[in-house]
Amino acid sequence: LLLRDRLKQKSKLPLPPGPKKYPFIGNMLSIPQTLEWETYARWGRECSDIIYLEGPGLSLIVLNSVKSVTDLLGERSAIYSSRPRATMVNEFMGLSWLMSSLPYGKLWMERRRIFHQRFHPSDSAVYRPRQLAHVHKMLLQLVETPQEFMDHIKYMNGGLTLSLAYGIRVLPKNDPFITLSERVSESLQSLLGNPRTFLADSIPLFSYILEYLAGANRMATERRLLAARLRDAPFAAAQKDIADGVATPSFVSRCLENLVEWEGDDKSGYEIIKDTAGVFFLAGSGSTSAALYTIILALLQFSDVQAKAQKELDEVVGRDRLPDLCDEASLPYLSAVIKEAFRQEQFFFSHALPVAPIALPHSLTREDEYEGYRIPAHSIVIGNAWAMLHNEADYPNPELFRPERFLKGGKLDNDVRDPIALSFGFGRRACPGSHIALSTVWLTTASILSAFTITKPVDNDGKVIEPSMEYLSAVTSQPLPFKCDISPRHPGVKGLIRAAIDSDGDGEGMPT
Ligand code: HEM
Repeated sequence: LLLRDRLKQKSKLPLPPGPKKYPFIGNMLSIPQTLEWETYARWGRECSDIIYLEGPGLSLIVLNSVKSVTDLLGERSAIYSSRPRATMVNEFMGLSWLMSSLPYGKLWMERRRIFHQRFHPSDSAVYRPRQLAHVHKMLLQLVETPQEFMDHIKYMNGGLTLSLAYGIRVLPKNDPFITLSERVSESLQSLLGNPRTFLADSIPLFSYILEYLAGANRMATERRLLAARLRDAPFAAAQKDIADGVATPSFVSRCLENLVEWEGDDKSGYEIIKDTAGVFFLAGSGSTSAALYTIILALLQFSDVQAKAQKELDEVVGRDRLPDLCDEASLPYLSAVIKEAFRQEQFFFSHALPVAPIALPHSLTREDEYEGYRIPAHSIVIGNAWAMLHNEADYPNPELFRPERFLKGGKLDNDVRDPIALSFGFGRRACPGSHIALSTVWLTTASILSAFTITKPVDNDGKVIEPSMEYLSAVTSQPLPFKCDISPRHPGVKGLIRAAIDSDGDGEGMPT
């Protein structure tokens, strides 16, 4: 098969450089087991920003620079936008319906199109009231049980995505849908972002064996049932609310109203809506919480940054109200803090994992040529965001947490490369929910900073408890649970939050 592939190749150009290969096994022994983005970045510095690794039936291309990512995953996205086959995810976990796993083609396009139609960045009026309502409820929980801040943030994002996707109102505690998405997400975490997940698929025989094993494996059966429940149960609940006339507007309700406009039969329309709502719910909550945990950790570590952001908030927003999304343009320092947290997430915690250090792997549908190199068809292509956010030329002294690097004359400096543009993936597969994620992250950070002070706790002996700074290694990585004290900045905080909650209703046009 390898010989056949070699004979089929059209171009005689050399492959991109990479580490030393051995006969038959290629680079199998040198593909890093952990922190692969650091090793890829080092290889990039040592030989070329585009790196090639191979194993039996496997071609892996790593792009370490903004230029190569823009040229290939951006400009040539018509051929660089598929996903590698992932038997482990599709068969073992029953997640072949997930938009993020689908190969480039009709099924993916249908789902991606309705996602954009119903959650267009210009439609912020659809989701803004609910963002406000969920953030304000979370602030009240922070007043009451600040030590559970990680749970409150997780619950807020789960509740917001459930509400936007299905119009479902989350239960005050232990909501079964949120628990379900957490369970599926936990199993998926360690698989999806890791290129080794796709190794088994490089040899057809292995993937057939895996498929067979998945059919017979008890754990795989349980995971598949969970994934099916995640796709079906909230959708069925939304349909019931619509039938009972108690539904609040949501992605599902708006799509079902327009089902008649769908091309194809009703059944395929239902499947597309169900799949897209499911990926919205699963992909939307965990990653946004992960970003917020990191921002809180950064504010905890850098108290001077926290104080400066609070001073700016006091000057612009004052203490008589809570921040709103329309304040964003007047708060450049806060925006710079969030940008630096996204960048630093990829750097400062260098032995920790950023939200998406190498995005998700893309796959190339036909052979290509770039800068004198041949890129084999079906290569797995990784955009190494971590390497780009380490780049000294763009971010001098990248090891320092310095929001000021994004500011000039008190305003955001548009000449500095925006780390956010590198944090949500590339080309046609770039994250379609980034605008919702970013506005939620901004509003939550601004509201927490305006209402609370975050400090390191002190133990019984009066010793400051430092956060471990350890991260969970996964596709959307996040800090391991850490402790901090979150206390109201002034006596009026609780009253302000209650007033905001009363004026929000539930963000769905109903009183709470
Ligand atoms: C801070 C939060 C988030 C981060 C850092 C993030 C990051 C990413 C990245 C890196 C990708 C892979 C892009 C690529 O393949 O090049 C992705 C894909 C995706 N994200 Fe996000 N994301 C976040 C929040 C969200 C939210 C809130 C939603 C939904 C509302 C969402 C929905 C998706 C979907 C559906 C895909 C798959 C796209 C496809 O394969 O076509 N994400 N995200």
